[in-house]
Amino acid sequence: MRAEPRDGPELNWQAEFRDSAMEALFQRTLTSYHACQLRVALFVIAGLFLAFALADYTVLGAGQPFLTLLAMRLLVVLTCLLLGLAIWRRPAVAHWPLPINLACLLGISGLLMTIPLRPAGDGIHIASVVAASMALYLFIPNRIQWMLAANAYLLLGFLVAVRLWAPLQPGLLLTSLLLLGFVNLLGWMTISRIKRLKREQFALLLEERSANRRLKEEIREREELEARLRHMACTDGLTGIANRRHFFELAEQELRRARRDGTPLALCMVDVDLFKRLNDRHGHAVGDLVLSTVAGCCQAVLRDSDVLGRYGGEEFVIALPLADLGTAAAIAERLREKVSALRLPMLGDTTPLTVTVGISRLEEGESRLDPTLLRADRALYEGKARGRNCVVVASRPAPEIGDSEERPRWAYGKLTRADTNATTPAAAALAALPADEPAPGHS
Ligand SMILES: Nc1nc2c(ncn2[C@@H]2O[C@H](COP(=O)(O)OP(=O)(O)OP(=O)(O)O)[C@@H](O)[C@H]2O)c(=O)[nH]1
Repeated sequence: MRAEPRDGPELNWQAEFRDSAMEALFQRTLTSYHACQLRVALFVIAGLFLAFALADYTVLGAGQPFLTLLAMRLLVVLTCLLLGLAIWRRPAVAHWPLPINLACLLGISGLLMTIPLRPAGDGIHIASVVAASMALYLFIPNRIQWMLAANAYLLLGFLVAVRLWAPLQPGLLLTSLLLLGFVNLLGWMTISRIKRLKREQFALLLEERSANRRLKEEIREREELEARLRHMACTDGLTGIANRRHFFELAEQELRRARRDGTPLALCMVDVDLFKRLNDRHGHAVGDLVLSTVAGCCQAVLRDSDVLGRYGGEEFVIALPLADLGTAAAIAERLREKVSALRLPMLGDTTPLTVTVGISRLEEGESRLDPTLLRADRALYEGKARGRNCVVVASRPAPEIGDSEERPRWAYGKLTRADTNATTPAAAALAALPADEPAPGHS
């Protein structure tokens, strides 16, 4: 049968945690509080004990009994002060049973000694014993068993002392006993209740802290998961660059910026040449590796502000903010050269790796990327048709006039490739630019 879950922490009869590790933790967290409480208690007790010397003097005069009583009081006061100072210097002493109980023993003994030295049958002693008893329970932070032991010593000592030196009438003795019994019960119950409440509070605090920790951990995990999902939703799993959807999100932003600021924006379509053959010869895994390598080459020739994405299959797309066609052609040419210069061991010497690039720019009045992209795509396929491994720049779209179906809508720049007549492919690409296009401005 399963035990019913209990409310609150498990405590023993001393109102302490049954779990000793938990009790030790509780004690540790309260060390400075207990040290402060005990210090105050010791200084107050010392002060009171000394103050009663005045009463002794008025009752006894300056005779021998007074001096004995004063010496005893000074001993108790000195012990209290020394212990208070020790706790001041080292708060952990507040939890050592020996010095505290020694001070209690001395204090109680001192109090009991006032009975033979200042005998009075009027019940004045019972009042001081009651006050001492309450102080032992409520004023001095101690474990309950030590409180009970100290009070037992006080009670027995009181009974012996009054029996020997200050006999009480039977009625008064019984009243005193009942009173002391009640005070002990009250003190014990009160301190147990206080200790229990403190521990319940502490257990709740710990529970709250661990719930908070769990919550924070959960939030952190969720944030990580969200970031991972966001990253996965935007990234092409194979190459690690932006996927098609994310590319368009970023490129649209660049388009809006270009239209707002009146700055140029160029697009490049990059396609790996004869990739199907490469796949067929070397396998899909090698094909994947080649795609990642080409993506890396693209990243290497681009600036941070350029936008690169995988358009699909073996095709990549690049948006070049602030780049005119000349600049875009120079960047594309660098990419083409970089890829064709690669020597990938897994491809061997028989499979050359090259790319063809089609370039276009955002024309005045265009508010969407599609037409620019379409021109770049057509330039790319023009490059494929002319033998691949080249950069082709699309010229401006011809103005629409009447029978546009019959007129060539697109006039491509001259084919630029390593084996053309131009000195360098870049020079050839530049030569192919429309007359109004400025020369490349950045690299
Ligand atoms: N390894 C690999 N291959 C892919 C991936 N995506 C598409 N492909 C292959 O890429 C090849 C593209 O072939 P094609 O469109 O005929 O183009 P190509 O062979 O590069 O010829 P050209 O573009 O004319 O030079 C196809 O065989 C696809 O299966 C991919 O993620 N990994």
